[in-house]
Amino acid sequence: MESFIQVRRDLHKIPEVGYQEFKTQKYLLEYIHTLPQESISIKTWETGIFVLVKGTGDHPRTLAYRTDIDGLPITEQTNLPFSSEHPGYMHACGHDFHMSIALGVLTNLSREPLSDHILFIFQPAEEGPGGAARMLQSEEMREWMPDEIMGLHIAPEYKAGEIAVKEGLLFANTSELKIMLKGKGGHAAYPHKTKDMIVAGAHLITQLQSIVARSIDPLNSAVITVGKLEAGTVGNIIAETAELNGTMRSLDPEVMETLKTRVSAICDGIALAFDCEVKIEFNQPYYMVYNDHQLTADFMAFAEGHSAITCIECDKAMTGEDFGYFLKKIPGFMFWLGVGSEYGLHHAKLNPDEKAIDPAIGFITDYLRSK
Ligand SMILES: CC(=O)N[C@@H](CCC[C@H](N)C(=O)O)C(=O)O
Repeated sequence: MESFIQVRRDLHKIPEVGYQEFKTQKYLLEYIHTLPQESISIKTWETGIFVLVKGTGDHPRTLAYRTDIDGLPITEQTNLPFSSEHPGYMHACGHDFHMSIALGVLTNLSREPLSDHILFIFQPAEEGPGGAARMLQSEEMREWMPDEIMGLHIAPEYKAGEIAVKEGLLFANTSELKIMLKGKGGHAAYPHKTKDMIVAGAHLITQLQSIVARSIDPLNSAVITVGKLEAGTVGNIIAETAELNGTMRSLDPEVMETLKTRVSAICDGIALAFDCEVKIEFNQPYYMVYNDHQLTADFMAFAEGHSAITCIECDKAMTGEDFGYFLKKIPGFMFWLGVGSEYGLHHAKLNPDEKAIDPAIGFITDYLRSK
């Protein structure tokens, strides 16, 4: 079997963020056009692509395989010879792996179609602002609506050759969080004539951390992370504005409502305490990833009998994935693919083990053939 490691390296060099994946789409299309065309139909959607491999059976079902295609705004620090050629951007969430595996499976099935149709979905903007929900509404998707769907995500904590999955809830509900503070700037030596948004922002961040600790049942789970804070210009000017960007996670959709209520209440308190304006935006909610029980159990039974893979039953995670929107509408599942990296997802030194790529292609092809 041919190797898709070079494809992964090519894609790794050209990370692009959501809906800017122009070079990525071009690379994918050029590759897809090298495959036997008799059995495939291709449709582009924004920077994404749908590819249908037509089934040979009399009554084909449509099974879908989804990969995300976007990168992250992170400056790569791996020093790999095929490092990102886009300064400030990196495939730090493994979507280069996801795409090369999808291309590998597509290659196999375009050469030897199955009795069922197989729809490959190359989805933009998983990291934000979200491509799955919009793709689901598209005409192309409505025409080729699958009966089942599957997808994977790389997992640095498992070794190459391992997969991990569970029935039911796998990933959390998420919502992005943006808070804008406006006070009054001025000279560092005259704080009493200003409303300092660095001090207000610092209090706000500390108080936000109390929500999970004190407003959520410890037997439930939630996360509030502020990943970006922007305020101020130089050391002797008091900051007039501050902006916080973060993400909130919960396993239970009701807990997400509690998080939003508490964030709003704390922001009202900060506005009062620091005599400033506070505006909140809850953006881009992602629906939880909930794996179909029967399809996941069947998949695990198949994986347990496969020589290339060790299958582990994992716990749920607070990761978000807009694949959850596909699963809300179409029965299916997502699984973790082990890639053994010392550094985790969203880290500038993430270096997934490429030994995972080719066996995963063989394994997924065999799984689809077994259906
Ligand atoms: C697998 C993964 O890392 N997904 C991202 C999804 C981002 C969701 C959204 N844009 C947010 O930040 O809330 C994750 O951060 O879990």
